[in-house]
Amino acid sequence: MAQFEEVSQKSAVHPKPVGLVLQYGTAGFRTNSKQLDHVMFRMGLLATLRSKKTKATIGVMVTASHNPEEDNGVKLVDPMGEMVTPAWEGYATQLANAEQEELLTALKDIIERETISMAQEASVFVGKDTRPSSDSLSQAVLDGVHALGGHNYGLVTTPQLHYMVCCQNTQGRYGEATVKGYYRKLSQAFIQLTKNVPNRTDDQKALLVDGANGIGALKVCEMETYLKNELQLSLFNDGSSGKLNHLCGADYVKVQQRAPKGVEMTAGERCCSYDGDADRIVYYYSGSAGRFHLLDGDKIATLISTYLKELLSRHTHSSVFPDTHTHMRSVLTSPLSSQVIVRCTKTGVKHLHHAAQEFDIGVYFEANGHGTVLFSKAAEEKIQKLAQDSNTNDERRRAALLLQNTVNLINQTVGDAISDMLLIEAVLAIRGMTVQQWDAIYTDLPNRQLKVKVADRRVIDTTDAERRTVSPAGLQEAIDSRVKKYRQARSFVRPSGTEDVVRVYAEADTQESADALAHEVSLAVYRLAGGVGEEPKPL
Ligand SMILES: CC(=O)N[C@H]1[C@@H](OP(=O)(O)O)O[C@H](CO)[C@@H](O)[C@@H]1O
Ligand SMILES: [Mg+2]
Repeated sequence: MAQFEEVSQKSAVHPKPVGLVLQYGTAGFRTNSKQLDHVMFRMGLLATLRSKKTKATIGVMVTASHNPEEDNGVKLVDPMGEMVTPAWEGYATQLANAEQEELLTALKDIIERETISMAQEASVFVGKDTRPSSDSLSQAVLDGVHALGGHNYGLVTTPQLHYMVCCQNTQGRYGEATVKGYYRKLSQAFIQLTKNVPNRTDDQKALLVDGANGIGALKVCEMETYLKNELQLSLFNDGSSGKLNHLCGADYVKVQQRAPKGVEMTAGERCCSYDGDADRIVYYYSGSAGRFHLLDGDKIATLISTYLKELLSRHTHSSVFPDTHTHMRSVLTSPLSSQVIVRCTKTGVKHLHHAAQEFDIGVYFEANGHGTVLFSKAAEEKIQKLAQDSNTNDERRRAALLLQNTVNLINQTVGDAISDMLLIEAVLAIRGMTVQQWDAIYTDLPNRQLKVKVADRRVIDTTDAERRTVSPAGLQEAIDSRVKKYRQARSFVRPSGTEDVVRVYAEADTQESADALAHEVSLAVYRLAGGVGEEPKPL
């Protein structure tokens, strides 16, 4: 077939380095950008097949999120804006690793297994972040998308691409499939939510934003005029001079537990940081005596779920609403468990997202600040009805209207730094809360996150939502015995899904204890799981 000949010819322009093996990980392929040209081309091909299979628009995002600027990556977005299914992750890995002369066979194999009709039209949306390599790599994707209907959105945040894919596949019911449509939908909802808040001062409207020198900075600037001064942003690390994610951004702030470079914050001011593709956000402020206070994904989930819970409780007579459900990776000393059901899943948005879909309202956040809220169709319809019902009393109607605008403000396809930021700002305004009051909802235990290099991280196998290890032998016992030495302590170990490292997390009653425990557990990993390089040193 002519189509396959074209694939053959074009793939020669994007040759695979012989022997290179890459894995479709938690967030797609991610590695040094120099190794990715062939992967991009092939993901263009695969997206086209996925589109033919689902008879819907598929997204391809070129980004390596919070990783260093030299890295890049690619992931596929399914029709409703969600992550691609596990079977297709497997196809992605096969296709990426097929040697040059095996490519056509690998492609035909997928077509056969999925009984794909090649006559079906395809539509693929491609987006990219601001990395220097993203230009040519997204071009390689487009080369692979040789079908008609390939649409290049150019520079967009990851969540904007997810959003537009969903809009396109719901014939506009979720919104208009353009970046402007995204700005309009979110800003209108934000203005509606905040317009009746009494005495909102300029101080309350002010927010410092660290754009991680990435795409989020560009896009939040574009959005500002739509917000009509209802939010007054001071933008730092806007990409005009600094390097992407370097000493700034959500991951740096979360892991280092310190303010990013270049943000001039005064005591008590609210600040937030995005990551490199703007699908994560964390908040922070400087307290008395200059102490740094972090409000991570756990705190964000708490703020949002208590807000939703309160709005829903005004509707207790319309008992269609069950409890709000929160899904978090690491629940610390949060009081949430007594109010809402908390569930833990394996790391990775796809796991959280699917768990959240099981409920009427599911709030999910990773501690790193990636998260969103999902509403079931039934819940959305109910909210809409209540908001329009002239028989409900004022109090309940007001709550329903707030809920309705809250739904519109949230990007339900995936975690979204811009949408989450607007939601948090609206919730703080509506509840009349300062950042300190938000922080005081519960107290985090001191904690530490470390990485350990091992020869093959797959030797570590886990269970119980990655909270316990089952192999290598003796590791869990080693962790348990070390945890016992400290007060209020916990520690988890798991292989990373995005980097060639093992992650170690520890918490305890003091920072010194958390640091010491993290170090001891790192040593156990190093010794029992084949550590390479230097032994982990105390902090
Ligand atoms: C500690 C941490 O932040 N881990 C991140 C990171 O995964 P690792 O498996 O830890 O490399 O990237 C994932 C994808 O973005 C995200 O889901 C996850 O939470
Ligand atoms: Mg990201």
